[in-house]
Amino acid sequence: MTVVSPLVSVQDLSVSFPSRGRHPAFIAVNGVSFDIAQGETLGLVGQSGSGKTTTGRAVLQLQKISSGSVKLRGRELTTMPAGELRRTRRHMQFVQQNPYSSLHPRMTIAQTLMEPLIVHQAVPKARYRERVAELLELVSMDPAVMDRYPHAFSGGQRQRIVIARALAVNPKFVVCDEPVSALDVRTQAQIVALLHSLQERLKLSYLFIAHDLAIVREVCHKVAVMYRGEIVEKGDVSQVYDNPSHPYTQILFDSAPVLDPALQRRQLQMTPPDPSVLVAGRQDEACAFGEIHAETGTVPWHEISPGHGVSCRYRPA
Ligand SMILES: Nc1ncnc2c1ncn2[C@@H]1O[C@H](COP(=O)(O)OP(=O)(O)OP(=O)(O)O)[C@@H](O)[C@H]1O
Repeated sequence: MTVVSPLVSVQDLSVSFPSRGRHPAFIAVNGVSFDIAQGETLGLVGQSGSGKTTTGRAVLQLQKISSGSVKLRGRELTTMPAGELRRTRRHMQFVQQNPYSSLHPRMTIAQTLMEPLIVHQAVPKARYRERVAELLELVSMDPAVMDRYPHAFSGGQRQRIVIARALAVNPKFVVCDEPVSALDVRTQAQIVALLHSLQERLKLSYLFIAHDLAIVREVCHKVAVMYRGEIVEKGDVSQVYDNPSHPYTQILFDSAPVLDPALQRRQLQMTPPDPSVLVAGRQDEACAFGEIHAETGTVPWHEISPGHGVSCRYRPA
């Protein structure tokens, strides 16, 4: 039998911040372990300060670790020489929470998207603008906007540009740190749907850090629950959500806003502000990632994939 090794493997990862003044050293991440297979999304949930972002940064080697192992395709990153690590960075990228602060206001979109191409010498110089156009198309934006500055774009469009920048050098692994929490609900659904379709097309693996438990259920295959720097529970999303075994997970889920069950059972009837809006919603046990039909205002059944989550991100008719 062939054993397929995970794309990302994290073992016993710990991060402490050194003591400062009268503050003692602080262990922010303590003995965290998880694997992420190719094409898989692991959700990382937990209350504020539980160590999610520090874990994500440590996995990407953007944060110094105290101990533990992080492997990408079986290669140890924590002891990798600096030059090799720099080259390996193209395979793992970061999408951060705030699309308003993660784009340089004085750089055009083309300059922003060219930056990783230059750093990693990913394509010949003559192909830079062509590649920028491809990237904008990849995130469903018009390449004609490439010479504009970030202020010309909405939060959702900026997050598309941030995602395009992360994908510029064809990574296989992306850490998404609260990628939709700064956006309004309708835009959140569009970005979630975009991340989902990019994953399918490019076979990406995500570490998806989020507060919103409904979104995690929608987009993740597996979930790990963090509490005070430790993973207290992990497993398939349905298993952890339906039968949380750790008391902290139960409290976390109990304190999440509960959707009206009657609303959950409704047909996916939409009143979209525009017919091309992408939605993610639930009908019985199914979750939709699709375009709303312009005339009927519903998501066609063939675009509804079973087995996902619980979120209702649409406006009922
Ligand atoms: N550079 C730092 N120096 C000292 N302590 C830090 C540093 N960065 C983070 N921490 C602390 O480590 C803990 C974990 O922070 P982290 O940002 O990883 O949590 P989080 O779960 O991502 O929280 P949030 O959901 O609010 O982003 C917090 O107590 C935080 O104050």
